[in-house]
Amino acid sequence: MTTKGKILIVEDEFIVANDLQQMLQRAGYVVCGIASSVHKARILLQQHQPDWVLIDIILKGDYSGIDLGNELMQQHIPFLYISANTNQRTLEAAKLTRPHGFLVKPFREKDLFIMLDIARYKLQTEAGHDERPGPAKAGNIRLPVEDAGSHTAETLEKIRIVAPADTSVLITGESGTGKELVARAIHRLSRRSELPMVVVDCAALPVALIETELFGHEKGAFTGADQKRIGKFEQAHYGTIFLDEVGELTPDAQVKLLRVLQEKEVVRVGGDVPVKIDVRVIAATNRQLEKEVAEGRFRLDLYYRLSVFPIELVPLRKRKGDIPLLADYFMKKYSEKNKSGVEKITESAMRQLASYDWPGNIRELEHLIERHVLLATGKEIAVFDLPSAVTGPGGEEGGKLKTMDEMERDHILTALKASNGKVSGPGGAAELLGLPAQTLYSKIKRLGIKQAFK
Ligand SMILES: Nc1ncnc2c1ncn2[C@@H]1O[C@H](COP(=O)(O)OP(=O)(O)OP(=O)(O)O)[C@@H](O)[C@H]1O
Repeated sequence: MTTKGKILIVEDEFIVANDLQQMLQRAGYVVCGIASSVHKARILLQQHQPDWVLIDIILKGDYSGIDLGNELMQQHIPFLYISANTNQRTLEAAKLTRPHGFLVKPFREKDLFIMLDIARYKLQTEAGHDERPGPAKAGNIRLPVEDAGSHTAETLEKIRIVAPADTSVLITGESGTGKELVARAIHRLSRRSELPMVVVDCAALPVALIETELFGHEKGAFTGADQKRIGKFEQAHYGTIFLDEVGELTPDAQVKLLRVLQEKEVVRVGGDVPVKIDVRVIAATNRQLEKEVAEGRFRLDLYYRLSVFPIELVPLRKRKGDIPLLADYFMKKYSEKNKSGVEKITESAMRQLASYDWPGNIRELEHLIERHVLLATGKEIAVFDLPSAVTGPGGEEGGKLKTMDEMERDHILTALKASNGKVSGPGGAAELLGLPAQTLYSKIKRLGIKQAFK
């Protein structure tokens, strides 16, 4: 077996440290020492110069694992934390030391190696030791922008790294930033691509149905359960499950999900026999999960399980450099599809796109371009019909500033116009604006738009 690197273990529980040592040695790592305190770790670091340090956060003595993490960060020595459930303050402090990974106890041998593999990949790419030539290309993924340095290129790179690793991925980003698209790309490039990716929209499930939907139920489990039902996890066996809007799960469902991830088995509602499953989990959310954790709505241990490899998708307004390429891609796509003969977006129309804020992100851009390709009479799109209130500086009209309510009202009306009055569902105004339909309905009511629009 080839040597993968020298590792120093910092762990004060002898049995845990010993287990770790054996696991690592079996996988071809050299364990150059076990330190039971930060003080001992410092000595062993001097003596052995390890490639990696695995640190338990809670250690006996004056210094914690995070203190050591701080020192290692300054010395540019890569390290990973291993810890049991910790509180939010510790998590925040740990994050500031920029670890290359974080593993929650108890974990499986496999989780440890996946995390180390990913950490090695990350280190290589950070150091620019990546051997592949040219811009990022991720198999046959249809993401249009592949310019080195663009946000999309970085995302493709992450997809390429994580796809074969079989590890959990957490994709975060506002609505319409492409989370599902990224999940599909990961699945397609993984060894599970022959099997389906089962999609669960956690936000769309009524609370009462979440558990049966995810884990299934036995016949007679509750009134009305006259058939056995196979849950989404079982359906995804050997494939991938995509948990969209995972931040919406109830505390009960979170506990059960955590159990599934730890034990790799599900128990159907009303049943007592666990069913083994082999599923890769990709989760997505447009909430800030760390904030949800801090405020007690999302379990920290589940957060760590899910976010072994996080992919953050930046809102379009913060990466305007990607707009021309995306716009061009959508223009060509819809022009070909509709045989409309549109070949170009003029420079001034592009400038218009760049000055807009894109609350609905890429989805909104895609819909806008599709609409204009259909409406175009010539070979060019020369002007875009964008919500005017937000394109001008502060929505000024005839020297008088509009109130926020007026701007919001205009913006919603433009979206309703674009969606032909449809509020919810695919292509609806809520989707265009990147808002939950319920929120939009209440805004419409509050701003008295309904009558005006009808
Ligand atoms: N890089 C990209 N290239 C081409 N199309 C993209 C890209 N990113 C997103 N899209 C398109 O934008 C639309 C929205 O993407 P997607 O549904 O993946 O977003 P999402 O973040 O999952 O949204 P939500 O949170 O509302 O579910 C889709 O039609 C998708 O094909």
